[in-house]
Amino acid sequence: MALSGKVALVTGGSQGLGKAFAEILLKHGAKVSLLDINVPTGNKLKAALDEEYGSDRTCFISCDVTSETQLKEAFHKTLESFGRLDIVCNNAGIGNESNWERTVDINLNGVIRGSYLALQYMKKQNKGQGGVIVNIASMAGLGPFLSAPVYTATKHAVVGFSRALADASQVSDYGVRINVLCPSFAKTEILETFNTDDLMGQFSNLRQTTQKLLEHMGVLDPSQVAEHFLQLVTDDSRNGAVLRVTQAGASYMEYPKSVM
Ligand SMILES: NC(=O)C1=CN([C@@H]2O[C@H](COP(=O)(O)OP(=O)(O)OC[C@H]3O[C@@H](n4cnc5c(N)ncnc54)[C@H](O)[C@@H]3O)[C@@H](O)[C@H]2O)C=CC1
Ligand SMILES: CC/C=C\CC(=O)/C=C/C=C\C=C\C=C\[C@@H](O)[C@@H](O)C/C=C\CCC(=O)O
Repeated sequence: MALSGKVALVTGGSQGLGKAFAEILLKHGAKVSLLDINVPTGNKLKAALDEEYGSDRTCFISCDVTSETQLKEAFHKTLESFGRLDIVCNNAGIGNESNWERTVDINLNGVIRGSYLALQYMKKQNKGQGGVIVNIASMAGLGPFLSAPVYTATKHAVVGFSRALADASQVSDYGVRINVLCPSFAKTEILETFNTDDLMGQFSNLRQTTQKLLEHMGVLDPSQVAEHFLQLVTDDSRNGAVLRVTQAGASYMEYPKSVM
């Protein structure tokens, strides 16, 4: 997929990885709708991006992915502003093992809501022009992250949901590809989770173990992760792909072939 003139929607787009994804899409000629609950940071980012790319290339929409109504409205506003939709990145996520219901509602239910709305707007059968969905999981979607069992569960679920949806989309001839990105640690605010007892819940005793894992794996710059995100967006041959990104490099996960 060539990005010039294409329109993307990124949830959790105010900062961190979402910001890096928006920047790489803009650099390659796309327009981007940024959705987030962090309104001051989102507005600041929109102003900075306007300086660099022009005010017609981005919009910021206050949107909580736990609200079906707000998310629907944000998709509608994006279409109204830019006239089309080609790329959806379900990126918003938190690490909160204490309020684990909220973690499930954002990290998993938010991705499901965003993916179903994306299909509704992009599938060929609904006057859409096809497109691509990239769901952001984590290395914790591929193996256990022991200090964060609920976070791990949501990310495994994002991988499973996205792979099943990719097959369903292909068999239904929707013209929409669905891929998953699984980064290791990246330098963003979510890493503060490990310094916050309230968020670590009953596993704050495992802080040292997490710190050792982090030191062992290293910390990626968001721009490195964004390069691999771009691959999942632009490579038209990839559907149902799960791309693991670490300091040592990136590789596609191999699974047994689905029996449909
Ligand atoms: N930074 C890391 O080490 C890794 C992060 N990830 C995933 O990447 C995604 C992005 O996280 P980061 O940029 O790292 O963290 P971050 O904390 O910098 O950014 C997350 C963004 O999501 C927004 N957000 C939170 N709840 C929301 C809601 N209900 N509705 C809309 N927006 C909401 C936040 O306001 C924030 O702007 C998450 O899904 C995270 O699980 C995956 C692997 C590694
Ligand atoms: C609470 C949220 C904080 C940070 C965000 C985040 O998602 C960070 C994740 C970083 C690393 C997670 C690593 C987990 C690793 C283990 O489960 C490994 O056993 C993974 C195992 C296999 C993966 C496949 C492979 O590498 O071959």
